[in-house]
Amino acid sequence: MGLLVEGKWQNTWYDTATTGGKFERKASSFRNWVTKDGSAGSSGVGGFKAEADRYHLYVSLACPWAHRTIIYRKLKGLDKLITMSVVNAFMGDEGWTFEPGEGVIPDPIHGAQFAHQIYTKADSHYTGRVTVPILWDKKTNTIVSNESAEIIRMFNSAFDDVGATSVNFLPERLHREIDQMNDYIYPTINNGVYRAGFATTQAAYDVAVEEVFTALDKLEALLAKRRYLMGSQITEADWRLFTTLVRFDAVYVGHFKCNKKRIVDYTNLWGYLRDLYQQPGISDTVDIPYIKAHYYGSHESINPTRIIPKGPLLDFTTAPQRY
Ligand SMILES: N[C@@H](CCC(=O)N[C@@H](CS)C(=O)NCC(=O)O)C(=O)O
Repeated sequence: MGLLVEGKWQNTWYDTATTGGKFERKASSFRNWVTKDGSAGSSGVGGFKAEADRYHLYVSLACPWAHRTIIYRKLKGLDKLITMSVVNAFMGDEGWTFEPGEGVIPDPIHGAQFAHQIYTKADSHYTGRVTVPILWDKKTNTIVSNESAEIIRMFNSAFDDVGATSVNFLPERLHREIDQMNDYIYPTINNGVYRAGFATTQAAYDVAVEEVFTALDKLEALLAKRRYLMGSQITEADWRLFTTLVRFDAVYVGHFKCNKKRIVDYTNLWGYLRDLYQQPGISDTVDIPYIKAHYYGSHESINPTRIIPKGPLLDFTTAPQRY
């Protein structure tokens, strides 16, 4: 694990020394938008028109942020329009790699060995972390975006005139409410589990873990009244929550010490998780052995033996009993 400084790879773990043991996630750096007509989006520059076979997505099957983009690619029928590569589950001294292994799909564009080479292809002086997902433009040879929250919004609508499925996970009438829900779930749950797991002081961990479970308790109550977060329709907020919930019992309970409860202990959240998992196409996007191999195998400071636990035995395929 490391980062690029002026285009050169440096091997360092997250710096929590300057933040009192707290893990702070840095903002993404490539923030352009693919749009229907190529005009600029709400950040970055224009020139990225939605076209078939122009864009390539780099993901890890372990990463909850990348998983959002894999789900959207699948549900929006973009697998016909946007090609995809998958990095190796193990993230070591060179960061994400394309070393042959379970689930790996090599890089057909650059034949890259390491994901950091994709960043330096886009910007030879890039400074920052090398994260997935990465949306690459084959036409102008650069990174469009490495921010999953924005990539899924592009995928939701930009390709609708060039063959995407018309399903809409961000209906205008719910836009504000979805933003508010995301703003609540991101720090407390999506990133909350990382804040607990990567904390290097008891105090930082204590705060983070309490926030995770306060938020889960709150959503458990909400889901007693609603099938999905916004009501009867699946929206963006659900897919963003899903990618954390589906990893929770297998990884975050043990590896990140979020162990006050498991998702299976929450009646509504557990049913809701299975309901989403059983939506057509979704199970294909979830690879629990790869996910476990990544977290337990890569985070040496948390799990120095790199031993991958056998359990838990999870079955996402039983009837959700939600409706
Ligand atoms: N804000 C980014 C975060 C992506 C992210 O942090 N990805 C992690 C994997 S889960 C990563 O690639 N980390 C490598 C690193 O930080 O060096 C997004 O949502 O797209």
